[in-house]
Amino acid sequence: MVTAAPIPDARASVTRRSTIVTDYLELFKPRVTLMVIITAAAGFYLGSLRSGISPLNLQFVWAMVGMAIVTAGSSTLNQVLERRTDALMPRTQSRPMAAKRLSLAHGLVIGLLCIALGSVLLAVTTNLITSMLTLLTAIGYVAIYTPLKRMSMAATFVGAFPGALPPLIGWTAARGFIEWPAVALFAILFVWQFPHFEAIGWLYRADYARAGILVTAVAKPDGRATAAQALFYAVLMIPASLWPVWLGTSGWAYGAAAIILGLVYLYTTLRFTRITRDLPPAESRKIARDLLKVSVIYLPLLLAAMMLNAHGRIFF
Ligand code: HEM
Ligand SMILES: CC(C)=CCC/C(C)=C/CC/C(C)=C/COP(=O)(O)OP(=O)(O)O
Repeated sequence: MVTAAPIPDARASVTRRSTIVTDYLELFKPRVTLMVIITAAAGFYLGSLRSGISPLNLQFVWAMVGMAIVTAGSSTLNQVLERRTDALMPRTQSRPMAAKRLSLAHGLVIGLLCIALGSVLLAVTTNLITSMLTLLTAIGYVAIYTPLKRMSMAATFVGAFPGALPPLIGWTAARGFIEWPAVALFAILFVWQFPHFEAIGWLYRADYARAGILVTAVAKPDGRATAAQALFYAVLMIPASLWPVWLGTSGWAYGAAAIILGLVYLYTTLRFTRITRDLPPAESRKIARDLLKVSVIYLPLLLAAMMLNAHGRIFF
């Protein structure tokens, strides 16, 4: 007679097994990279339509592939630099660099190779400004934001610059230069990040404290500053998301969608401000987790609405 292995153990052994493929995937932070590419694609799409060109062309594919490779390389170097602090936090301790499954040289070579390869690809297939801006974004994220995380609470604000550049770069990939609609897309992404990150900072404040990473939720444990920052930017999100209507980049149907989505983001952030009350830890975590979830659903929906109603047209 064959006895089945207990299910929880079997699951644990499956989740713990790492291969070079799963390690590379983890290095490349696929969910963040995908979101970066979604925002860049929105910029490219809107820029192409501005030129009266169909966005569905080979140029689009090359630009997205180049940016994805540089983003993956940047995430790799971020994990190379943070291998010691990542090892101190439950959320990140099983990452390949932190867990020492990959050597320092291995991570460095993969990261630098991806950044170089992606930047050259963009210079050859897209244009020089797109290649340079992508490289600058990678430098801002890896060489400025990442080391700053252990030095100053300003790191989040600084990190919001590289975080917001991808849709502007998508626009330059299509148009060849920076214009106001690209700046509006940058502003939207810039503002969006604060409720997103304040929720994460609160959720993982114990991790960040252990690793010596300076986030608002660690410096001000009563949650008031965390809640205030998230709320300030969630309110700002509504006018920022309406800027493309004013510029004529998208129409009023998008404007209505942006207001509704903005109110949902604001409502979820308002609920998040309850962290300042003496809530049971599980409830406090839940409202922070809800804000994180809403942030990652809000952004693609907003951009999809903007694209569907681009320059006042309605696409079905
Ligand atoms: C200052 C800026 C930002 C910081 C500090 C930050 C930090 C983080 C952290 C620590 C996580 C992991 C949360 C977890 O494991 O539960 C995360 C998740 C995520 N971030 Fe950000 N982020 C920032 C900006 C961005 C930007 C610009 C994008 C893309 C456009 C982005 C997209 C995502 C996505 C898609 C997830 C995955 C959420 C999930 O797993 O459900 N983030 N972010
Ligand atoms: C086009 C291009 C080169 C884009 C690169 C910029 C990029 C990946 C921005 C992501 C936004 C960001 C600052 C995340 C910070 O997470 P974190 O690194 O603090 O998260 P962690 O704690 O999970 O490591």
